[in-house]
Amino acid sequence: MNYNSERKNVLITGSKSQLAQCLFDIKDQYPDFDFDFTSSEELDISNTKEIEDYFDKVSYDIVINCAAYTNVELAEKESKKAFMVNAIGVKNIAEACKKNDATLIHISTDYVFDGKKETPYTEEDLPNPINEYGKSKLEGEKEILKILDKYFIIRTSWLYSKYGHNFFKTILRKSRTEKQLTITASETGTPTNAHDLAKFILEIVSSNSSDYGLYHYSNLGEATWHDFAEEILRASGKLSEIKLEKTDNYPTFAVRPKYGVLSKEKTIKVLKNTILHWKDSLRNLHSIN
Ligand SMILES: NC(=O)C1=CN([C@@H]2O[C@H](COP(=O)(O)OP(=O)(O)OC[C@H]3O[C@@H](n4cnc5c(N)ncnc54)[C@H](OP(=O)(O)O)[C@@H]3O)[C@@H](O)[C@H]2O)C=CC1
Ligand SMILES: Cc1cn([C@H]2C[C@H](O)[C@@H](COP(=O)(O)OP(=O)(O)O[C@H]3O[C@@H](C)C(=O)[C@@H](O)[C@H]3O)O2)c(=O)[nH]c1=O
Repeated sequence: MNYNSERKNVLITGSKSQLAQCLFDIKDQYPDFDFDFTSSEELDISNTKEIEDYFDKVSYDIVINCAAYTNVELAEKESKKAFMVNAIGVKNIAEACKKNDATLIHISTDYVFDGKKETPYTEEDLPNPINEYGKSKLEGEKEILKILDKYFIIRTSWLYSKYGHNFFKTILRKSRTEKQLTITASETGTPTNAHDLAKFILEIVSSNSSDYGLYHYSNLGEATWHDFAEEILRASGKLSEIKLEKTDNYPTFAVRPKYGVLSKEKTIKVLKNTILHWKDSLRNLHSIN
C-alpha cells in the first residue's frame, strides 16, 4: 500500500466483521484517511508478535478494533478462546497503540451489565457481566483503561446489518422456511444498525476529537427481541405470513441480561451527533437493500 505521510493511516482489524464491512462501505466518504482493513488471517490480534510486526511496517494514527469473539452461546464452553481475543487481543492492540502513539477506537457491549437496572445504563454504572462473553469484553475494556489515554471505548448493543451473523439475518432466514417463530420477550435492549455505528465511528475519526473516554452508542428507543423480530417481519412484508409467538424461556446456554438499554446522553452531548430511532433505522436498511 502506498501511504502518504500527510494523510492519516487507519488500521481496521477484523475486516470480515459486520461492523468492518459497514466501515468499508462508507470509507470513500472520508478521503483524507488511508484505511487498511485486515482479516483474522492477515492479522490475528491474539498474536502479540504479529501485532508488533504489523505496526513496525506502517505508522498508524488510528486503530479501529472490530475483531472480537462474538459467539455468546459458544463462549460458555470455550471461554479461554473468548478471553484470548476479547482480553489478550485487546491488550496487544492497546500496547501497540501506546508504543506508536495511536488512538484506539474499541467496541464493547451492553452485555458487560447484569441487566438488573430498569432505566438506561450510563457510562458511570458499574459493569457486572453474567456470561463469559460479557466477562471477556469487560476484561478488554480494563486492559485499555490500564494502558492507554488516547482511546474511545464505544459500548453498543444488538448490532445488525446485511453482513455476517446477527439476529436480523436469523429472523429473515427462518422466515423463509418456518411458518411459526417463537421469540423471547424477557430481554429488553436496543437494536443498533451497524451502518449507523460505522458512520458514528468515522465521524469521531474525521472530527479529530480528543474527548477520549467511554461512550454508549445504540439506536434510540427500546425493544424486546420479540418486538425486534416483529418489526423485521413487518419491514420485510412477511408479518402476515408468520405466526409470531412470545416466550419467556427460550432455551439458551448463556444467560443474557434482562435489560441492556444504553443511555446515549453523554454521547449526544459530548460528541454532538444525532441518532435515529431503531425502527426508523431498520426501515432504512430495508430501503437500501
Ligand atoms: N454483534 C453484536 O450484536 C454486538 C457486537 N458488539 C461488538 O462490536 C464489535 C463488532 O461486532 P460484529 O461486527 O458483530 O463482529 P462479527 O461477529 O461480525 O465479527 C467478528 C470478527 O472478528 C474476527 N476475529 C475473531 N478473532 C480474531 C482474532 N484473533 N484476530 C483478528 N480477528 C479476529 C472474526 O474473524 P473470522 O471470521 O475470520 O473468525 C470476525 O470477522 C465486536 O467488538 C463486538 O464484541 C457489541 C455489541 C453488540
Ligand atoms: C434465534 C432466536 C433467538 N431467541 C433469543 C435467544 C436470545 O435470548 C435472544 C437473542 O438471540 P441471539 O443469540 O441472536 O443474540 P445474542 O448473540 O445474544 O446477541 C448479542 O450478541 C453480542 C455479540 C452482543 O454484544 C449483544 O449486544 C447482543 O447483540 O433471542 C429466541 O427467543 N428465538 C429465536 O428464534
